[in-house]
This record gives sequence, structure tokens and C-alpha cells, in this order.
Amino acid sequence: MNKKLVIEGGSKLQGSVSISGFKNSAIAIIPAALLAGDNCIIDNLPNISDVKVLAGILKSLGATVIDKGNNTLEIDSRNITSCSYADYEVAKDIRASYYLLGAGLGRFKRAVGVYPGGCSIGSRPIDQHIKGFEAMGAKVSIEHGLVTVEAEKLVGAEIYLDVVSVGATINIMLAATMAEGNTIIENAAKEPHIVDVANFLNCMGADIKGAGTDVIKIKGVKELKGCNHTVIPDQIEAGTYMIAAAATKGDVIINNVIPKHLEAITAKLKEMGVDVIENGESLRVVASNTLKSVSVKTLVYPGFPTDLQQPMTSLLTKAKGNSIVTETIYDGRFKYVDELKRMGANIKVEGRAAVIYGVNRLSGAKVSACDLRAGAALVVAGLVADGVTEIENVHYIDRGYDKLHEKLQGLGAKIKRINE
Ligand SMILES: CC(=O)N[C@H]1[C@@H](OP(=O)(O)OP(=O)(O)OC[C@H]2O[C@@H](n3ccc(=O)[nH]c3=O)[C@H](O)[C@@H]2O)O[C@H](CO)[C@@H](O)[C@@H]1O
Ligand SMILES: C=C(OP(=O)(O)O)C(=O)O
Repeated sequence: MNKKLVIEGGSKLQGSVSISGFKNSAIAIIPAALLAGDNCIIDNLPNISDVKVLAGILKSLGATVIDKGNNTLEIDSRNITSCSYADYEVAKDIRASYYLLGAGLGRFKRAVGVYPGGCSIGSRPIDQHIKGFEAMGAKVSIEHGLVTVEAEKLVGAEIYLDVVSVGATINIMLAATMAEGNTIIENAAKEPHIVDVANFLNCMGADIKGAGTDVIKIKGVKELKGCNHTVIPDQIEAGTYMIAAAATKGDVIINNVIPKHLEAITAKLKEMGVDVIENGESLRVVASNTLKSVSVKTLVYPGFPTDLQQPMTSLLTKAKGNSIVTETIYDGRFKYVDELKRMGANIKVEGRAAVIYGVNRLSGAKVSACDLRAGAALVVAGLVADGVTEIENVHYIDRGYDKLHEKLQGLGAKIKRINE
């Protein structure tokens, strides 16, 4: 089906919007539920395609997955007896299928899965995941597009990550939860969803300490039990609405957020002259002044998140003067810039840096999203552009934004979705 978003730019966003559960947390927690061999109830799940794909894979493995409504899934993994998913067509577009390797290894000492896909934003190896599994005694092989991990005995180990990796940190944590003895992950990632996943695992009976710091200690346990868990709010979705509010010179209250998780983006917006007012679990973003140019460097948490680099670049096209965006996490996350240029942006990319020369106006055009956050960047650009912008490849946006066009309509944007 050819799906499109059509935006008539120029409306200031106004009103309030509620943030959904965190994609990157939800898509780790669903595979983690496999470890329980029991019934888990997970709520505040975002209504996005990645969640549907993972819930579908768990079902295909034998789990009972019941949609309880109200963004809640009940996942009973008692009937899963092995973890092998080999359907390339189902798994190729998502990254988080890799968590089934760690969870399957933990519970069954063996898992087979499609080599992870996900956004095409540069090289995305899984060597640190493999290093962690091997340190715990597993053998790992990659053949015909499938990754097999298996261990006669899974034992705790000390693992120093060579690069700070969100995926490797969570995957090792999943496997180590049911390994014999203690595991220590050093140079661990500290992103909010690492803490959320650790809280979920601890609620199932795991013994994990230090999540949210760069040293995580896991004492292996023999079994886990089911539990109820509420996914934390989506840091990246919230940041995207903050950026969209600022770009349109709007006044938006963003509800259901954890302001601490948004400090890097809040600080950058304030530097640009935008007011960001915190009120409990809400942030109000008011952009009444001329936007100032700034430098942005993506970093691991608590730095500026790479997943907001693309929408932030769209915002900076509207700033006065020249801004610099440096991408330190991925080596290919500027592909979308050519689409922004179609809309009149003046951006020069040199390796890992982009210089954004502020322009007076963007103009609506037919453009195509090349990945999830590229899609978000084009939406932000479309909201401020003169005339009509048509965004193709909306399936990328559906991977990570819950009811995007409806939420934007609620803020006064002239946006519609066409499913042809
Ligand atoms: C499903 C999910 O949660 N995706 C997020 C996760 O991706 P993902 O888990 O893939 O990202 P990582 O944190 O692992 O990657 C960070 C950097 O480490 C490198 N690396 C990673 C693993 C490895 O084994 N070897 C290696 O060299 C990557 O190439 C990249 O340069 O964190 C990223 C960084 O916050 C986010 O952009 C993604 O939205
Ligand atoms: C890169 C992202 O997702 P994934 O790792 O799932 O491809 C993202 O959410 O921006």
C-alpha cells in the first residue's frame, strides 16, 4: 500500500499532546518477557509497527499474546519451548529482534534469529553482543543470514564493552539474568531504557544492580516469574514534538514525559532562545523569539541523542545564522539531508558534520523518508514550509511514532494521512 503524509505548512502548533510509551524500551521488554516462562502484563506500549512485529514473532514462537486494549499486552510465554525465528520478511525491517537472541540464550541456552535490520544509518555491527555472549560461554555463528547462539552452560563473566552500545548492554543483561554466577558489564550504556528494562527484569525476579551507570552487575537466578510493568514515556517522541513546537513558533504542552530524560534537548532549545518550562511530568515549549543558531553534537546518554539529530537539523534550517551538527554515533546518518535540500534547505555535509545555513523559508515538495527519524525530520520541515509537502515511505515513520498525524492534527497542524 502506498502511504503518504500530506502537510500544508505554516500553522503554529498549539495546545497539548500526550507522549506514548518508549519505542526503544517496549521493543526490548517484549522479547524480555520470553525469559519469564510465565504471564506478564505490559502497559503503556506505543501503537507502532515495531511492537506489532515483535509481538507477532513471540506468538509465532508459541506465546499467547492478548491485546487487552488501552495499550496493554498480556504475554504468556509458558508455551514457548525454543527460540528460533527465521522469517526474513517479518524481521528484516526491525533492529530489536536481536533481543530475542539474548532472551532465548538466557532461557533455553540456544536461540536462532534473523540478522538484525533496522534503520539504515551507517554501519551497525553486533560484535559487542557476540563478545558478551561468548564471554558467557556461548558459541555464536552467522550463516545464511541467521545468527545462532548456543551454550552448554551459560556462566557469568566480566565484560568490558569496546564501544558504548545500547543493544549490547541490554542483550548481555538479558542473557546474564539466567546465567550461572555473576556478570559485570563495564562501559555499559546508560540510556533511560536500559534502566526500564532492568526494572522489568528485576520485577520478574532478576538481580540487577547499577543500570543507569556504566557498571551493571547481574547475579544470575534460576528462574523468573511473571509481572506487570508500565513502559516509560518515549524520550525521542517527546523531543520530536518539542522540536516541532519550536520550529513552528508554537506554544505546546507536552504531557507524560520524564523531564530529566529530555535535559539535553531542553538545554539546546533554550540556547536557541526557546522557552521550555517544566511542570511535573509536563514540559511547555514556547517559541516566540528569533531562533539562534547553535552547535549540536550527538553523544551517548546523557548527551544529545542521535535519534533526534535528524529532526533537530530541520529545526536549525530556520535558525538565524550557521549551525553545526556533528554525528558521533553513526557514520551514515545524513542521507535525509538531500530531501531537505529539495525543500530549499542549505546544508553542507562533510563526513560526520553538517553545516546548516539558516534560510528564510522552506518550500513544500514531494519527498521520501529514508528511515524513521529522517521521516520525523521531513515532517518538521513540512510543518514550517510554504505550501504542500508530500512524504512517502511512511512505513518508516510508523516504526516509531504512535498516531503521529492525529497528534499533530490535535495541535492544529494541517496534516493528513493517505493510505492508497
Ligand atoms: C532498537 C534500539 O534501541 N535502537 C537504538 C539503539 O540502537 P543500537 O542498539 O543498534 O545502537 P548501539 O548503541 O548499539 O550503537 C552505538 C554505536 O556502537 C556501534 N556498535 C554497536 C554494537 C556493536 O556490537 N558494535 C558496535 O560497534 C554502532 O555501530 C554505533 O556506532 O541505540 C541507538 C543509540 O542510542 C539508537 O540510535 C537506536 O534507536
Ligand atoms: C535508529 C532507530 O531505530 P532502530 O535502532 O530500531 O532502527 C531509531 O529509533 O531512531
